[in-house]
Amino acid sequence: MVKRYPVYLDLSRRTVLVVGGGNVASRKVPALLESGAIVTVVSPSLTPDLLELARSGRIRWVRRRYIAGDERRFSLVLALTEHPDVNTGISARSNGFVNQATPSAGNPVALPFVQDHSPLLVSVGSEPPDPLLVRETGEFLGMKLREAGIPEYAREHALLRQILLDSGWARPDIRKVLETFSLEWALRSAGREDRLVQYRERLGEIVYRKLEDSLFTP
Ligand SMILES: C[C@@]1(CC(=O)O)c2cc3[nH]c(cc4nc(cc5[nH]c(cc(n2)[C@H]1CCC(=O)O)[C@@](C)(CC(=O)O)[C@@H]5CCC(=O)O)C(CC(=O)O)=C4CCC(=O)O)c(CCC(=O)O)c3CC(=O)O
Ligand SMILES: NC(=O)C1=CN([C@@H]2O[C@H](COP(=O)(O)OP(=O)(O)OC[C@H]3O[C@@H](n4cnc5c(N)ncnc54)[C@H](O)[C@@H]3O)[C@@H](O)[C@H]2O)C=CC1
Repeated sequence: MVKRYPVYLDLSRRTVLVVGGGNVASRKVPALLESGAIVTVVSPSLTPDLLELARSGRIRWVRRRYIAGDERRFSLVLALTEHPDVNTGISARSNGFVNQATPSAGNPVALPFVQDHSPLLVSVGSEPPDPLLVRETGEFLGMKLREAGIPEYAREHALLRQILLDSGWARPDIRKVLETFSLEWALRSAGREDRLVQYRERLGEIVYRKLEDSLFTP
């Protein structure tokens, strides 16, 4: 079995074609819009949610069935009709990547389960694809991350990193600080504050001094 290649796409200002305007499209289109995509839906009908998006101009609706060639010039195509032959036909004709909603061994793009714990994105996929398994596993992981306070840790981590980048620090120094920060966090959450002092001395003394200098010197 060929292993899949996981990827995060920046879809801002990219054109995305969605063929079929049913329940699956209703679930996937909002995430595409949040990613900044310019979405066109080709479908004879739309769900009420999609109709609302079309009326308010957030998606373009082409009110007809798919015609061979529609997929040309789009960065990404989602083939979400209830007809497996229509969906696989779109994949076969496209030069790019097509996500198919209907069961198919050769689905070129499988969308993962996603939970937003900004700045962390928890995503889970499986090979072969198994939507219920990835959903269960993703929800379990999300719960464990919240229990362990990882999203808060991640926000502090990201903030510290940004401050150091903005202060013009070199990457190797930033790495040292962040490693020390993560170690501190691990020790604190393991209730080992006693070890913190030692570790700060061993790993962070110089880096901390430099950090204080750059943050507190006018
Ligand atoms: C291959 C893949 C292709 C793709 O769509 O990208 C695919 C395919 C199929 N899904 C089916 C069913 C359902 N899928 C969901 C939900 C999700 N499905 C997602 C991914 C994927 N689904 C890709 C695999 C990823 C992987 O496993 O690695 C998630 C993770 C992401 C997303 O789609 O946004 C999203 C999580 C929801 C969340 O975020 O909560 C629900 C609803 C639910 O779980 O509540 C149902 C039950 C609906 C019902 O029962 O009606 C069927 C059977 C259809 C049939 O039998 O006709 C097929 C076809 C098949 O299995 O071949
Ligand atoms: N990937 C996933 O997460 C899931 C996949 N599925 C699969 O996806 C398929 C679609 O599911 P739903 O969205 O619930 O179905 P649905 O019946 O709600 O929507 C299908 C849409 O496709 C449109 N359509 C049909 N033929 C078309 C054509 N030739 N050109 C353009 N548009 C066309 C219909 O007008 C309708 O808007 C299901 O048949 C099922 O096999 C189902 C549940 C979840």
